[in-house]
Amino acid sequence: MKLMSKEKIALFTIFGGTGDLARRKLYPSLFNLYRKGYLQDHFAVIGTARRPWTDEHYHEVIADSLADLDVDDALVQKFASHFYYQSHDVTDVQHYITLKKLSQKLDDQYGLQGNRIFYLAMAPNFFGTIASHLRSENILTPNGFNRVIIEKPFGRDYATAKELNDQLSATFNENQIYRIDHYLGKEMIQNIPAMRFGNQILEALWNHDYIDNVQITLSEKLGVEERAVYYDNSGALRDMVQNHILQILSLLTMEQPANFDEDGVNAEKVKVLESLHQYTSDEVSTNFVRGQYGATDTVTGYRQEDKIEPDSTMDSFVAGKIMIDNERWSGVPFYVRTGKRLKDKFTRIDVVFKQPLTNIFQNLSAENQLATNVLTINVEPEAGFDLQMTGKQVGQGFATMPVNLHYQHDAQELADSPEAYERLLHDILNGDATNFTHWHQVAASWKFVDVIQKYWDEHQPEFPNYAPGSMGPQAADDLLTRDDRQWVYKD
Ligand SMILES: NC(=O)C1=CN([C@@H]2O[C@H](COP(=O)(O)OP(=O)(O)OC[C@H]3O[C@@H](n4cnc5c(N)ncnc54)[C@H](OP(=O)(O)O)[C@@H]3O)[C@@H](O)[C@H]2O)C=CC1
Ligand SMILES: O=C1O[C@H](COP(=O)(O)O)[C@@H](O)[C@H](O)[C@H]1O
Repeated sequence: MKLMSKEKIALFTIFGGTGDLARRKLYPSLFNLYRKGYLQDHFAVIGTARRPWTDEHYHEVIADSLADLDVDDALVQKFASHFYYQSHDVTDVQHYITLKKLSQKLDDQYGLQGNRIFYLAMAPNFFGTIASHLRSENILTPNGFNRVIIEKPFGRDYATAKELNDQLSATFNENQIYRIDHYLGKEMIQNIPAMRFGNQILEALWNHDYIDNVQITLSEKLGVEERAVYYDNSGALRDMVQNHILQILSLLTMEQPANFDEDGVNAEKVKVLESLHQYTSDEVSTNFVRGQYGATDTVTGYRQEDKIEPDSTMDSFVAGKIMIDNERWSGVPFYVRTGKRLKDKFTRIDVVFKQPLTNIFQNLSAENQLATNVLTINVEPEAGFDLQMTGKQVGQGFATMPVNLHYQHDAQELADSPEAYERLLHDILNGDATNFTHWHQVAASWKFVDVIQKYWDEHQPEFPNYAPGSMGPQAADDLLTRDDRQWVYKD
């Protein structure tokens, strides 16, 4: 019996081939796909940007980008030999004529069967121009597949996202567009559907009868770093909530898809995102909190960061309470928070279950409290989950105590787990868009976020309002205390 090869065949064209994303994420991910055999002899990469590099210099850059990996030099050289550099400005039509010739040459040389993947790793204002030139200059092929990968941000609000989508749709069908949200490539985020729909003991309780509240925390220790210009025009709400947090929320709350595939998952995510309770302006002020970090002796404040406006009112922190207007989630708050310069770098989801209606052990001792059942999904840096339960203390008599069921991927599993971009590039080679954001999800997310942003734009904040190393402003805690709740993870 002949074994099916796992090799995938494609020409990648990376717009922004000299940029930070390409060097830090894309080249190492492509290399990992190569050393695992998903890419072999039949692939080539054209890197393109304005600076005048030679192929030789490009190969050195590729090798440098792999320096952190423990790899054999000969293999790196063999891998790098598949890379070609073309210097040009994407706004210049001549660029595409040269690109077309090079693409055809490489297609013949490597036997690429007309399969093309265009990665737009550039500022979003170029996406529309690139897409329209790819069509007008006939760079798309009639014989193989044509797929385009779009980086974030996908617009700044619903209107700009729609404009961008219309531009892309003039060249590509929805099933050719892969909108990247790298959180959807993370191991434990992909684990959410498995945990929910693979375990009746969870899914049976996964509703407002048993769940009290859900908390999603995406906490970052670093500040804006080298992306200050982008960040000061975006802020935490647009940078993290519109995409990553609402995507995670949709996986946690969607109904069971008819099939676990692109169409099934997309249909259910869209439904739940379209059911997010839309706040009025007044409700925004009570349900969403923004923050900006100040300075300490050792940490630069947001407004003092390089390339940040000294009077910037941009949010480097956001916390909010999200409600879903459907039967399953009626009355269940989803508390979310994310920010820069917080206490630590981690991502976790806490699902807090309701208490039993009575505590039959309390008559034995007032100390016999029942632990709150909390399912914590540890996304990063640890990957796994904890379930807090009530148990009996060992020994004579009867006393209760909280016990923790803990599962964590071990070091080998973590090492074997592909990095998010590697996983998502593999999906794209397979033509599987299950872990990508479809247009109607983007549209619903922006419509929800736009209301909050509009209120914020109309009201001046008092910034800075949180200290680096904390978990954000006091108001983020008050959001829960007001509801007689608290964050499961506290500083
Ligand atoms: N870096 C990251 O960690 C992340 C980035 N992203 C997104 O990825 C995209 C790229 O980000 P990043 O790599 O950081 O950005 P960089 O600024 O590092 O790279 C931009 C790239 O675009 C090229 N470029 C700029 N103008 C032109 C032009 N007119 N014609 C041709 N090439 C041009 C630059 O090269 P040259 O100057 O030589 O022309 C460079 O290769 C953005 O959409 C960003 O939001 C998303 C998540 C994380
Ligand atoms: O998309 C983004 O994500 C990163 C955080 O990603 P992580 O995988 O390190 O958790 C964030 O720093 C950046 O501002 C944002 O654009």
